[in-house]
Parts: sequence; structure tokens; C-alpha cells
Amino acid sequence: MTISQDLFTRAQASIPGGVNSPVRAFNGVGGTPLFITKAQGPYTFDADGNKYIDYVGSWGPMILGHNHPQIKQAVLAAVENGLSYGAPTETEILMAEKVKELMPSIEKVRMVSSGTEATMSAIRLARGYTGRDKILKFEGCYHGHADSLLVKAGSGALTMGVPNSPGIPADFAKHTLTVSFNNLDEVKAIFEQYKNEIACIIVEPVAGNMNCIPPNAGFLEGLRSVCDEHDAVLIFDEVMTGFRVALGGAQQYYNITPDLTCLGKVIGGGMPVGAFGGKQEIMDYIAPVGPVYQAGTLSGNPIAMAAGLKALELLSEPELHLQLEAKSQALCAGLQQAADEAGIALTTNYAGGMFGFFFTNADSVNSFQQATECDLERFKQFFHLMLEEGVYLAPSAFEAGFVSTMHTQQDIDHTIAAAKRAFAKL
Ligand SMILES: Cc1ncc(COP(=O)(O)O)c(C=O)c1O
Ligand SMILES: N[C@H](C=O)CCC(=O)O
Repeated sequence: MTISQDLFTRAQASIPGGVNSPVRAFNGVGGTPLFITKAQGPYTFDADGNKYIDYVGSWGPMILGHNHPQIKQAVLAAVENGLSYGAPTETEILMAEKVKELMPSIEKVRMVSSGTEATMSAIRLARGYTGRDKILKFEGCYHGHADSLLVKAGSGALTMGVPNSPGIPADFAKHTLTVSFNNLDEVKAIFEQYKNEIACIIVEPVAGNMNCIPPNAGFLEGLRSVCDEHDAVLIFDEVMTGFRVALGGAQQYYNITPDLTCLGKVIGGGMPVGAFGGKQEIMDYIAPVGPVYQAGTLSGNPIAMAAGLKALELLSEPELHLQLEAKSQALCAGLQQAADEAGIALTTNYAGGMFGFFFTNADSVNSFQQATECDLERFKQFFHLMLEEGVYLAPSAFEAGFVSTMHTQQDIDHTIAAAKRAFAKL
């Protein structure tokens, strides 16, 4: 028995499923989750002493690689002054100013402690601002686990087969409308059907929770127009894409201005953080200025702000995001070529520092339906073969992969060589 297997058995006795977030349990691929003891640069190390090239990156925030020395230093310096005050600090202002500078659509921003809190609060704000109850999301998009948003959700919910979770009253879920990602006709039709009833559209501008699916040309522009036409709020959930797809997020990459933006893990540099922000007129509906209540004891936590602020400073280096995208491109091109040579049907997608690959005969994958029709058995086999090769991919076919600035050409070459050997065994 490996140490990870032993720890997993122990964990299951006192933690539901042995994990504190379902997708970590390897339900999507079978087998035992790795218990991690440390992570450095592009690598993670498990309890059995194995080293892996890591493309999970703590599910996205580790754009600069694990345990970046300057972020670590910022955290250590902040710790000297206490762990939490529950009162305002100057670092929160610096963080807000930095976020506004990098994402000009954000005129005011409120810090929270997770991506879930950010999307939940943004939805409440959109409802309060418009006075409407219904919201529109896309099948397979995941926006955290708030009740309104766990409807036809992606990520772990899709992997576990519970995209509509029990525990959410039907009377509540009926206010969440869903249509297909990348299908503008369905969006227009549902706005006609529910005239003056829809408060907002919330969208992952690059879907990263049903594998990686970039928006079709014109899709995000279309969402902007529909929201303008119907006085609805356009919310970009950039928890995954923010500061990763481009420094200014997907909104910069695709040049679309949302009304509200949700941010997450990246602005904590690995600490538990989220934020939502946008047009001042809408944000001023939030308490204490406005009537929509939203709060958090640990919001703006000084350690998390110090880590996040340093991360955003480091991410602001010129050319960094072009280099990140070049790594995604090189990885996808290498995987594609290796699969073609082995006669394995594979398609890849990438946007900035996020990527995905699909075992399918389709030339391209741009819908939830296509993503769910891919060969999941093949994915599982490939995942485990890559793990044996020392490459740690997301343990689900419905998650994006992430590169970091610390992944070297050698790491990418190693990954492609490992994939060649794995494809030969499929
Ligand atoms: C796009 C998106 N939105 C929201 C969330 C929720 O964030 P958190 O897990 O920090 O609550 C996630 C990830 O979990 C995500 O990928
Ligand atoms: N896809 C999720 C976040 O982006 C995975 C993280 C989790 O739910 O634990």
C-alpha cells in the first residue's frame, strides 16, 4: 500500500469522501488521490516521494508556479503584523487600485474569500439592481456552489453526475435559466420568452469547467448586445480566466466590457480570496452605500491581500502572458502531433495560459454536448498513464489544464514524450 492510499483510507474515516472538495477524490478517473506534501515551481511532490510536472496549479491560481519566493516573502512579512483584524487596511486599497488598473471595466471592487462568494454576491447584486429574479447561465459552466448557480453545473458537479444538486429547492432553482454555451440563438430566444424578467447573464468567458472551451467568434459580443437590449447585467466570471488568459483577463483578450466581473483564487496568489466588481452605478447598490447586503469577517484578510497584491505585481511584467500562451500552444501542438502519429483521435483547445484536450473524432470542440460525448474511458486510461510518467493532469475530463511561467521547455518536451508513450499503450 502506498502512503497516499493509507492516508486516503484514514481521511475517509473522518472527512466525507476523504476530501474537502469533491473533484479531488479522483471520482472522475478512479484510483487514489495523491496526497501532496509540497509544491515548488511547476512541480508537486506526493507523500510517497514522487515528483510530478503539475498542470493543475491548485486549479488555476499558480500562474507564477508554486511557492514563488517573492509571494512567500510578502506573506511572511505580513504575518509579522498579525493574521486578521476585521477592520480596514491600506493593503486593501492598494489591491482595489491594482485590480481597477488591470481591469478598467471595474470601477469599484469588493473583496470576499472565495470564487463562490464572489459569484453568489454578484448575482444577488444584479438581482437587487434590476429588481428581477431570473438569471441566465450556461450548461456546463461552473460558478461555485451557491444554490442559484448549481444548476446544470460543470466541474466536480458534472464529474460526479450531480449537475443539479439535491438540497436546492425547486422553487429556488426555477429562477436559474440555462442555455447552451456558444449558442447565441438560444440566448436571444430565452430573453424573448422571459421579457423584463432576467436580471443577468453570468458566463465563464472561456469555459474551463467542462474541459476548456473558448467562445466562438461573436458569442461574447452577442451576450453584450442582448444584455444592452434587455437592460440585463452582463457578469463575466473570471475566477479562472482573470489575469491568466491575459493580464486584463478574458475581457481584455476578447475586448468585451462586462458590467460586473467575478474574480477568485488568482488574486490571493494561492490564499483563499475572491472579489467582485464593476460599474460604480451597480456596485454602489452594495451595503453600506446601498441596500443589497453582503459581508465577510475575513474579507480583505491582510495575509491574503499581501500575497495577492504581490502576485498581481509580478503578473504585470510585460510579455508574460504572451509567453504563457506560447506554452499552452506548444503543449497542445505537441499533444496533437503525438496523438496523430499514434492514430489516436484527439482535439485540443487553448486560450492564454489555459488548455484542454478531448478524445474525439471531431475537428473542434466548442459545445457542452461535444465535451460530454468525448471518450471518457480513454481519458481515464491516459490520465493514469501520465501519472505513472510523472505528469499530474486534472483528474477529470471536465476541467481545464493550466500552465505556469515556471514550466520550462524541458517540462513541456517531457510531457509530450510521456504522452507519446501513453498514446502507444491506449
Ligand atoms: C469559473 C469559476 N467560478 C467560480 C469558482 C468557484 O470558486 P471557489 O472554488 O473558490 O469557490 C470556480 C472554481 O472553483 C471557477 O472555476
Ligand atoms: N473546477 C474547480 C475550480 O475551478 C475545481 C476546484 C474544486 O472544485 O475543488
